[in-house]
Amino acid sequence: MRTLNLAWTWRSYLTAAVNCGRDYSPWSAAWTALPRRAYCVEATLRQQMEDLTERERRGLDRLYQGLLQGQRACLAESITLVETQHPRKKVLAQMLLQRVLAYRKQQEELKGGKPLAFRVGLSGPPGAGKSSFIEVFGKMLTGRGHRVSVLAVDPSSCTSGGSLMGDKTRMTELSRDMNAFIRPSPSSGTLGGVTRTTNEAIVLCEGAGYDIVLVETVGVGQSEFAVADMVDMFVLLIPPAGGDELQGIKRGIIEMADAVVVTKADGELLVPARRVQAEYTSALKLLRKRSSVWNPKVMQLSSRTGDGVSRLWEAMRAFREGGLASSQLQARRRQQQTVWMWSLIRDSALHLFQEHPAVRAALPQLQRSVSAGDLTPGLAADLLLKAFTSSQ
Ligand SMILES: Nc1nc2c(ncn2[C@@H]2O[C@H](COP(=O)(O)OP(=O)(O)OP(=O)(O)O)[C@@H](O)[C@H]2O)c(=O)[nH]1
Repeated sequence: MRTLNLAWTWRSYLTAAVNCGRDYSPWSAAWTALPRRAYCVEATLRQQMEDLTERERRGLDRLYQGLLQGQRACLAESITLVETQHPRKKVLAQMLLQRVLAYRKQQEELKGGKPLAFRVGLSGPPGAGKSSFIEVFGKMLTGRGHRVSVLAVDPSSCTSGGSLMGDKTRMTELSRDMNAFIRPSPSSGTLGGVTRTTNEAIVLCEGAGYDIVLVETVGVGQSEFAVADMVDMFVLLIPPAGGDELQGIKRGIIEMADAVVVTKADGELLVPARRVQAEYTSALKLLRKRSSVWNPKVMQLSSRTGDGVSRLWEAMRAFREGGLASSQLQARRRQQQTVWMWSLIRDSALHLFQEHPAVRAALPQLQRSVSAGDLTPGLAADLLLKAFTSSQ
């Protein structure tokens, strides 16, 4: 039974959100020494709280308590809230997240600073066997007492509204498992937006007590890099068929992989699977090591027969234990938090810039001149930035 912090009030949310463990109450010494910027954080949070209507406050309380009790419906509703484009709901989503984040931090401190959940990214080309693997792997994990959530990042659903990862019902057995939670990719928005909401959905899943979070993506565009930046361990799934050397998998993404898994190693595909495994083993030897405590592994498995699935889990556990013992895993998470913040800033700054009336007015003419070769891109960019900054 998980400990529920039912006595948590909005006041403690505010304090926990800002304090990060120190006493910043207005009468404390730390408060007086607090930089002005931090005071603004407090003021902003206080203002947001005061602005809540009674209905909003009750709604957020219900979601928060339901989430902590591990109710799947509340988790689903909370993720929908962070995915919303509605400006008011966006504020509510951030308040909920801040509260869950503070709760998570408190729980982590009780566990000696150990992260509550293990985040694993799974990427691979369409048809690599990702969903079949997650089905078998997820069932194995829930069978061993874990609670597993599966989030998806599908870049095709962002650009075309179509879906590379398939609209078919995936992972049917796992989706019926009470200890599993499966969330498809948001079906609209930019990759940046989807990345943001997936990062936030991970926090919510952890708050809801899922100790293993799997983030699945298809190996297209930049989505793999985005997912590699939000997980503790990044695993590349490669099908044995194809024959082309390394099957055109981007070199950059192989460098990000903590493990490469050759799927469908059964029946007639066993021999090609061994060949692909050997190819990747040699390729990885040539790459720069990402960690001083871990050598990326190349393994093979079959979701059909189950061979190799628990071997992979043993390797994942070894990766996690090594990362925690050396503090590299915690360091990676800290760095990811900053990367995430900067990517949010980039997205918002670009949006502000593109929507600025002076930029919108000047853009079409300048863009035409640049494509016609009459104006250098550098000068056009300078003019647009000037239009933006001079009318702030
Ligand atoms: N022989 C064999 N076939 C497999 C195995 N795993 C998956 N397949 C087959 O490979 C095909 C693709 O599997 P999926 O699990 O749907 O692959 P995916 O990567 O999730 O594909 P998308 O949903 O398109 O992204 C299906 O026809 C599966 O039956 C396996 O372990 N062995």
